Amino acid sequence: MEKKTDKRLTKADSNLVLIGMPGVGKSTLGVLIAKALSAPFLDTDLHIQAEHGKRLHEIITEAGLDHFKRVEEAAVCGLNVTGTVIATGGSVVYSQRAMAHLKTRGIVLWLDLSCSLLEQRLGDLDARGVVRAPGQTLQGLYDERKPLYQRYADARIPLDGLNHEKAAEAVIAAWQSLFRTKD
Ligand SMILES: Nc1ncnc2c1ncn2[C@@H]1O[C@H](COP(=O)(O)OP(=O)(O)OP(=O)(O)O)[C@@H](O)[C@H]1O
Ligand SMILES: O=C(O)C1=C[C@@H](O)[C@@H](O)[C@H](O)C1
Ligand SMILES: [Mg+2]
Repeated sequence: MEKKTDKRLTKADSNLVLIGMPGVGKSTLGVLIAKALSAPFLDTDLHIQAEHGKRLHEIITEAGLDHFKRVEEAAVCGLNVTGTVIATGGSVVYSQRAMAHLKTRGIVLWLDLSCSLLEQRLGDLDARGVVRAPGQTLQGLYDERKPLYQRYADARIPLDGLNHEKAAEAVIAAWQSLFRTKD
Protein backbone atom coordinates (compact mmCIF):
# COMPACT_ATOMS: atom_id res chain seq x y z
CA MET A 1 0.00 0.00 0.00
CA GLU A 2 1.37 3.33 -1.14
CA LYS A 3 1.47 6.17 1.33
CA LYS A 4 0.17 5.85 4.86
CA THR A 5 -2.01 8.31 6.70
CA ASP A 6 -0.60 11.78 7.18
CA LYS A 7 0.72 11.68 10.75
CA ARG A 8 -0.47 15.24 11.38
CA LEU A 9 -4.14 14.37 10.89
CA THR A 10 -6.10 14.03 14.11
CA LYS A 11 -9.01 11.63 14.34
CA ALA A 12 -11.47 14.55 14.52
CA ASP A 13 -10.03 16.27 11.44
CA SER A 14 -9.46 13.23 9.30
CA ASN A 15 -11.95 12.13 6.68
CA LEU A 16 -12.85 8.44 6.56
CA VAL A 17 -12.75 7.59 2.86
CA LEU A 18 -14.31 4.42 1.46
CA ILE A 19 -13.04 2.95 -1.81
CA GLY A 20 -13.83 -0.32 -3.54
CA MET A 21 -15.67 -2.06 -6.35
CA PRO A 22 -19.18 -1.01 -7.43
CA GLY A 23 -21.75 -2.67 -5.19
CA VAL A 24 -19.37 -3.40 -2.34
CA GLY A 25 -21.37 -1.12 -0.03
CA LYS A 26 -19.52 2.22 0.09
CA SER A 27 -22.73 4.28 0.02
CA THR A 28 -24.94 2.17 2.27
CA LEU A 29 -22.23 1.40 4.83
CA GLY A 30 -20.97 4.99 4.67
CA VAL A 31 -24.29 6.24 6.04
CA LEU A 32 -24.25 3.68 8.87
CA ILE A 33 -20.65 4.55 9.75
CA ALA A 34 -21.35 8.30 9.72
CA LYS A 35 -24.33 7.72 11.98
CA ALA A 36 -22.29 5.64 14.42
CA LEU A 37 -19.45 8.19 14.50
CA SER A 38 -21.79 11.23 14.59
CA ALA A 39 -19.95 12.52 11.54
CA PRO A 40 -21.21 14.18 8.35
CA PHE A 41 -21.58 11.95 5.28
CA LEU A 42 -20.74 12.79 1.69
CA ASP A 43 -21.27 10.54 -1.34
CA THR A 44 -19.17 11.77 -4.26
CA ASP A 45 -21.54 10.09 -6.76
CA LEU A 46 -24.52 12.05 -5.39
CA HIS A 47 -22.41 15.21 -5.29
CA ILE A 48 -21.59 14.80 -9.01
CA GLN A 49 -25.22 14.02 -9.89
CA ALA A 50 -26.47 17.10 -8.03
CA GLU A 51 -23.81 19.30 -9.64
CA HIS A 52 -24.65 18.09 -13.16
CA GLY A 53 -28.39 17.52 -12.72
CA LYS A 54 -28.04 14.06 -14.25
CA ARG A 55 -27.73 10.42 -13.29
CA LEU A 56 -24.18 9.09 -13.54
CA HIS A 57 -25.04 6.54 -16.19
CA GLU A 58 -26.53 9.38 -18.29
CA ILE A 59 -23.25 11.33 -18.06
CA ILE A 60 -21.37 8.19 -19.10
CA THR A 61 -23.78 7.34 -21.94
CA GLU A 62 -23.93 10.90 -23.29
CA ALA A 63 -20.28 11.94 -22.96
CA GLY A 64 -18.25 8.76 -22.52
CA LEU A 65 -16.07 7.13 -19.91
CA ASP A 66 -13.09 9.46 -20.23
CA HIS A 67 -15.33 12.49 -19.76
CA PHE A 68 -16.90 10.88 -16.67
CA LYS A 69 -13.45 10.17 -15.23
CA ARG A 70 -12.51 13.85 -15.68
CA VAL A 71 -15.79 14.94 -14.06
CA GLU A 72 -15.14 12.60 -11.12
CA GLU A 73 -11.56 13.81 -10.73
CA ALA A 74 -12.64 17.47 -10.74
CA ALA A 75 -15.43 16.81 -8.23
CA VAL A 76 -13.16 14.92 -5.83
CA CYS A 77 -10.28 17.40 -6.13
CA GLY A 78 -12.76 20.18 -5.33
CA LEU A 79 -13.79 18.66 -2.01
CA ASN A 80 -12.76 20.64 1.03
CA VAL A 81 -14.24 18.84 4.00
CA THR A 82 -12.83 17.47 7.24
CA GLY A 83 -14.07 14.91 9.73
CA THR A 84 -16.41 13.51 7.10
CA VAL A 85 -17.25 9.97 6.03
CA ILE A 86 -16.82 9.97 2.24
CA ALA A 87 -18.23 7.26 -0.04
CA THR A 88 -16.42 7.49 -3.36
CA GLY A 89 -17.32 6.13 -6.79
CA GLY A 90 -15.67 2.80 -7.58
CA SER A 91 -13.68 4.36 -10.42
CA VAL A 92 -12.03 7.14 -8.38
CA VAL A 93 -8.79 5.12 -8.13
CA TYR A 94 -8.14 5.75 -11.84
CA SER A 95 -7.22 9.32 -10.88
CA GLN A 96 -3.87 9.72 -9.15
CA ARG A 97 -4.70 13.39 -8.45
CA ALA A 98 -8.04 12.59 -6.85
CA MET A 99 -6.51 9.90 -4.66
CA ALA A 100 -3.65 12.18 -3.58
CA HIS A 101 -6.24 14.81 -2.63
CA LEU A 102 -8.24 12.29 -0.58
CA LYS A 103 -5.15 10.82 1.09
CA THR A 104 -3.77 14.11 2.36
CA ARG A 105 -7.06 14.75 4.14
CA GLY A 106 -8.10 11.34 5.34
CA ILE A 107 -7.68 7.66 5.90
CA VAL A 108 -8.57 5.52 2.92
CA LEU A 109 -10.26 2.20 3.62
CA TRP A 110 -10.72 -0.40 0.87
CA LEU A 111 -13.94 -2.37 1.17
CA ASP A 112 -13.33 -5.74 -0.45
CA LEU A 113 -15.79 -8.46 -1.39
CA SER A 114 -15.29 -11.57 -3.50
CA CYS A 115 -16.43 -11.31 -7.10
CA SER A 116 -19.04 -14.06 -6.77
CA LEU A 117 -20.80 -12.06 -4.02
CA LEU A 118 -20.47 -8.82 -5.97
CA GLU A 119 -22.04 -10.52 -8.98
CA GLN A 120 -25.05 -11.60 -6.89
CA ARG A 121 -25.53 -7.99 -5.73
CA LEU A 122 -25.09 -6.11 -8.97
CA GLY A 123 -27.68 -6.12 -11.71
CA ASP A 124 -26.99 -4.88 -15.21
CA LEU A 125 -23.56 -3.21 -15.11
CA ASP A 126 -24.45 -0.97 -18.06
CA ALA A 127 -27.61 0.31 -16.36
CA ARG A 128 -25.47 1.04 -13.28
CA GLY A 129 -22.96 3.01 -15.36
CA VAL A 130 -19.79 1.18 -14.41
CA VAL A 131 -16.48 2.45 -15.85
CA ARG A 132 -15.27 -0.58 -17.81
CA ALA A 133 -14.21 -1.59 -21.30
CA PRO A 134 -16.99 -2.95 -23.56
CA GLY A 135 -17.66 -6.55 -22.59
CA GLN A 136 -15.24 -6.49 -19.65
CA THR A 137 -16.41 -8.94 -16.99
CA LEU A 138 -16.70 -8.08 -13.32
CA GLN A 139 -13.78 -10.44 -12.62
CA GLY A 140 -11.73 -8.65 -15.32
CA LEU A 141 -12.58 -5.30 -13.76
CA TYR A 142 -11.69 -6.56 -10.28
CA ASP A 143 -8.32 -7.86 -11.51
CA GLU A 144 -7.62 -4.50 -13.16
CA ARG A 145 -8.57 -2.41 -10.13
CA LYS A 146 -7.26 -4.56 -7.29
CA PRO A 147 -3.68 -3.20 -7.53
CA LEU A 148 -5.08 0.35 -7.51
CA TYR A 149 -7.28 -0.18 -4.46
CA GLN A 150 -4.29 -1.85 -2.80
CA ARG A 151 -1.95 1.02 -3.69
CA TYR A 152 -4.08 3.76 -2.21
CA ALA A 153 -5.63 2.04 0.81
CA ASP A 154 -4.41 2.47 4.37
CA ALA A 155 -6.24 -0.77 5.17
CA ARG A 156 -8.29 -3.46 3.40
CA ILE A 157 -11.52 -4.57 5.04
CA PRO A 158 -12.72 -7.99 3.82
CA LEU A 159 -16.52 -8.04 3.97
CA ASP A 160 -17.53 -11.55 2.84
CA GLY A 161 -20.12 -13.01 5.22
CA LEU A 162 -20.81 -9.74 7.07
CA ASN A 163 -24.27 -8.19 7.10
CA HIS A 164 -24.67 -4.39 6.97
CA GLU A 165 -24.26 -3.90 10.71
CA LYS A 166 -21.25 -6.22 11.08
CA ALA A 167 -19.63 -4.72 7.98
CA ALA A 168 -20.02 -1.18 9.37
CA GLU A 169 -18.57 -2.36 12.68
CA ALA A 170 -15.57 -3.89 10.88
CA VAL A 171 -14.87 -0.62 9.10
CA ILE A 172 -15.11 1.40 12.31
CA ALA A 173 -12.79 -1.06 14.10
CA ALA A 174 -10.21 -0.73 11.31
CA TRP A 175 -10.44 3.06 11.46
CA GLN A 176 -9.97 3.09 15.22
CA SER A 177 -7.04 0.70 15.12
CA LEU A 178 -5.28 2.83 12.49
CA PHE A 179 -5.48 5.79 14.83
CA ARG A 180 -4.25 3.69 17.76
CA THR A 181 -1.15 2.65 15.81
CA LYS A 182 -0.62 6.24 14.66
CA ASP A 183 -0.66 7.81 18.14
N1 LIG B 1 -22.90 -6.02 4.08
C1 LIG B 1 -23.87 -6.10 3.16
N2 LIG B 1 -24.62 -7.21 3.08
C2 LIG B 1 -25.59 -7.32 2.14
N3 LIG B 1 -25.88 -6.39 1.21
C3 LIG B 1 -25.15 -5.27 1.25
C4 LIG B 1 -24.12 -5.05 2.21
N4 LIG B 1 -23.56 -3.83 2.00
C5 LIG B 1 -24.23 -3.30 0.95
N5 LIG B 1 -25.19 -4.16 0.50
C6 LIG B 1 -26.12 -3.95 -0.61
O1 LIG B 1 -25.37 -3.92 -1.82
C7 LIG B 1 -25.95 -3.00 -2.74
C8 LIG B 1 -24.89 -2.05 -3.25
O2 LIG B 1 -24.48 -1.21 -2.18
P1 LIG B 1 -23.96 0.27 -2.42
O3 LIG B 1 -24.83 1.00 -3.40
O4 LIG B 1 -23.77 0.87 -1.08
O5 LIG B 1 -22.56 0.00 -3.11
P2 LIG B 1 -21.48 1.05 -3.59
O6 LIG B 1 -20.18 0.49 -3.18
O7 LIG B 1 -21.81 2.40 -3.09
O8 LIG B 1 -21.60 0.97 -5.17
P3 LIG B 1 -21.26 2.11 -6.28
O9 LIG B 1 -19.77 2.12 -6.45
O10 LIG B 1 -21.94 1.62 -7.52
O11 LIG B 1 -21.79 3.40 -5.79
C9 LIG B 1 -27.10 -2.31 -1.98
O12 LIG B 1 -28.31 -2.93 -2.35
C10 LIG B 1 -26.79 -2.57 -0.53
O13 LIG B 1 -27.92 -2.60 0.30
O1 LIG C 1 -17.04 1.55 -10.23
C1 LIG C 1 -17.43 2.32 -11.14
O2 LIG C 1 -16.97 2.24 -12.28
C2 LIG C 1 -18.47 3.31 -10.84
C3 LIG C 1 -19.10 3.26 -9.65
C4 LIG C 1 -20.12 4.22 -9.22
O3 LIG C 1 -19.91 4.51 -7.85
C5 LIG C 1 -20.09 5.49 -10.05
O4 LIG C 1 -19.04 6.33 -9.66
C6 LIG C 1 -19.98 5.22 -11.49
O5 LIG C 1 -21.19 4.63 -11.84
C7 LIG C 1 -18.76 4.36 -11.83
MG1 LIG D 1 -22.17 4.24 -4.04
